[in-house]
Amino acid sequence: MKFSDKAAVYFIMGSKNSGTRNPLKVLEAALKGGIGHFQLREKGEGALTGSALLEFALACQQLCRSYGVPLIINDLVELACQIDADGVHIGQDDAEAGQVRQRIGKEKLLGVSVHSVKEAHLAAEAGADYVGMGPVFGTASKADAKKPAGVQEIQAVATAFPFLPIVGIGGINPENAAQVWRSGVAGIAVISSITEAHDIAGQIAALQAGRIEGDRK
Ligand SMILES: Cc1ncsc1CCOP(=O)(O)O
Ligand SMILES: C=C1C=NC(C)=NC1=N
Ligand SMILES: [Mg+2]
Repeated sequence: MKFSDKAAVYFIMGSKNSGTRNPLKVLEAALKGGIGHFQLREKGEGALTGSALLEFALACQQLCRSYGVPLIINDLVELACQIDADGVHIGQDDAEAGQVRQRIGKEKLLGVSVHSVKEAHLAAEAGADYVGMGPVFGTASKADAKKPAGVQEIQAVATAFPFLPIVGIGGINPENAAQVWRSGVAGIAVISSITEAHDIAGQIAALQAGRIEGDRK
């Protein structure tokens, strides 16, 4: 499966990110609103584990499948394999990308978080289908986020590896999304922009608005 930038808003959520709303209802609204990928990122305070996490992951998978949207699991490679998710996303401090590619096989999506051209090169060599780069702006959704890096490194990676899809992440909202689109990304990843939106479909449309049609493939 290749990373498709057809519907380029990449939604990320864990069971505790949806405030007072039912996370599955938020996910369904985002799927209806046209997200291109969903990543289940179950981390931090109160994160589900064991059978509760398995059940939640299967419920997310059922929703994603009914909308034909790939389900990507953050960090938890064994859970991804157990439920036959469409892919995994790993950071620099998780299992090594080459090992993960071996474990999941060549058909699954492999995303790797990178912060430099060097790390992007290593990820591409290891068989990553896309790289996540950020935080672009300040974020409250990742406790150990690095300081906001802007789009400079994204532009450097986009120039160095024109065929490696990049997903920008970190504090992205409708007001600043155009700047990220212009930097050469194939997609933008968001948590709070969608989980905190009253009108989720409208928010997704607003996030896509700044996208330059026919931008780099
Ligand atoms: C997972 C992750 N990685 C870098 S920033 C971030 C959190 C993004 O959340 P938000 O879109 O709410 O800033
Ligand atoms: C840290 C991350 C960076 N990028 C993406 C797409 N997902 C993540 N969890
Ligand atoms: Mg990780």
